[in-house]
Amino acid sequence: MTDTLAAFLDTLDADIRARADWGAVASYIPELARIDPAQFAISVALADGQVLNAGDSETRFSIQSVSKVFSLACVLARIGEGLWRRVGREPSGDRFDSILLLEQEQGRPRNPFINAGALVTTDELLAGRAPREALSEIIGFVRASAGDDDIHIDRAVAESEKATGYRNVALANYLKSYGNLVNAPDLVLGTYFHQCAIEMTTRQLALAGRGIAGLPGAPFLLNGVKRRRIAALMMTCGHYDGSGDFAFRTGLPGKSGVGGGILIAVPGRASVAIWSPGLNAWGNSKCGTEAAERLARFTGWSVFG
Ligand SMILES: NC(=O)CC[C@H](N)C(=O)O
Repeated sequence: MTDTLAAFLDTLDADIRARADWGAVASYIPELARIDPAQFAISVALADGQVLNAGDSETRFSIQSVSKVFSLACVLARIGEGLWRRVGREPSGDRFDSILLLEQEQGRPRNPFINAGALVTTDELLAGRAPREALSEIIGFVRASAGDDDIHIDRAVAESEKATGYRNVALANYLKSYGNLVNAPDLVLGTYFHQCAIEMTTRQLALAGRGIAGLPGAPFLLNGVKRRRIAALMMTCGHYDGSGDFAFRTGLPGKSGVGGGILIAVPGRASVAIWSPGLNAWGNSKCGTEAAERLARFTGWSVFG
């Protein structure tokens, strides 16, 4: 299986590069707008400990909203279920940065993976501490999960988003007006922009996802209930208003980021990281989604049997 999977990943990489229909990089964060869209990488961490890689799997990219999986895991692991009083568990059917439902639903975001919900999650993680402490908790969690200390925050990306992230500023202030932010909006936003600016290779990200996929030997294993809940939210909300399409095409829980990354948990079998910075209309990686669909079809991996 491993040999044929390794050969498949090489073919996949070659096919994606040959078609060269990459999609457009995110332009609202100036530092991301400069990235060459013509890049692709895939890494698969298997239950037996092997990691298979193809493409640009040693290139670091901005994980952006994939970080929401790790901030949620930190909150659930350390603080617990109180978060659900402040954030829901339903798909929103709206864009990742939408403000629409927040007014209708009195400032309680639909789920922790849209921006509004992630800001509340980060607020919960801050819990009156300095942003530096919350950030070192998230990055410490990511490093421990990956078994790799060479994972860092790209400060230029964080500053770039801070300079232009007007919609997130609006969301944070709106949440605060409903009493659903404890800390000052500025502190929450600063922490959130820095967590989104964590940069990793697909190899590091696949390794970091092992705990959520429940792989044996993962350095940091969440308990079964939390793991399954995080994966359920990835499946239903991890690709925003494109979540149904991703679930339909892959049958797997995945979380995307506007940097073009996707983390996929194949429970008990594999943790997969894919990166291609060009995006589709929903703001999810265009070639990354295609690669995920082809991988699911090739392996037969699906949570639906
Ligand atoms: N979809 C994303 O990856 C969005 C993350 C980005 N930092 C934002 O808040 O807009």
